[in-house]
Amino acid sequence: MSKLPAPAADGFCAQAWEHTAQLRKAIVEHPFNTGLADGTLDREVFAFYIVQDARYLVGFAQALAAAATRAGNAEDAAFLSGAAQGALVEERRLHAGYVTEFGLTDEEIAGIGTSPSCLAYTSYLRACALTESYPVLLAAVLPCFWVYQHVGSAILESTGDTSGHPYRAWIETYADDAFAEAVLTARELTDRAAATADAETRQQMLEAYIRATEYEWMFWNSAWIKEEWPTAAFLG
Ligand SMILES: Cc1ncc(C[n+]2csc(CCO)c2C)c(N)n1
Repeated sequence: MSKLPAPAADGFCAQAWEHTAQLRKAIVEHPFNTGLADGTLDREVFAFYIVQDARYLVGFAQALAAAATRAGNAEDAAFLSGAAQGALVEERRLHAGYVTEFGLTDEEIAGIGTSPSCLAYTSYLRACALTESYPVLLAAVLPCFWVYQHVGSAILESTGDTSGHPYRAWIETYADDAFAEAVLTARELTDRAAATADAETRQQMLEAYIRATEYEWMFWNSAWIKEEWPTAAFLG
């Protein structure tokens, strides 16, 4: 299943998807992702992205685990805590992969600072987990699932056969059928939460979904420019 079925026409997801159409196009067309698709992306840029992504996954998993504690039934809690665990397993896999793929030692990895955009995104998700309602928290974590599936399947469509592709593992992870199933469940949970939410909460959900999608763009862009803290020079 590379392309997902459309969400329920009158639900929150359909509204959020429509609101972010231009931003999503900008994400797919970002030079990081076109380079990932055609294989020309600089290895160092990709390594920067992977290190930051491992940091991101920890914050994302914490937000999902917090959502799991607030789910209204065991099935939703199982999905959210399973996704939290999946993100942490992925973090461990990426971490182990650095050593072999990029030749980075544990000390070197620990010495790489978390980029401003990565910290902003993860801090935002953690803040939503602590201070926002359950429906708003779901809306904030949804772009992580949905936008990645969209980008992964768009890239797979443009590459076709991935054998021999330098970024094959990444493409196959996010264009995978099991991952598409998880996206459908995340969407369904969010639509269900929105259906019983009041108008103000629904508006906050839309804002959270848009903000997190903006952070998705910023995350890719920050890897592309190898974003540094503008204050780095003042700290030796
Ligand atoms: C910045 C950033 N955003 C989204 C993902 C995608 N992602 C990470 S874990 C997970 C599912 C939970 O198990 C998904 C969809 C990523 N890797 N990095």
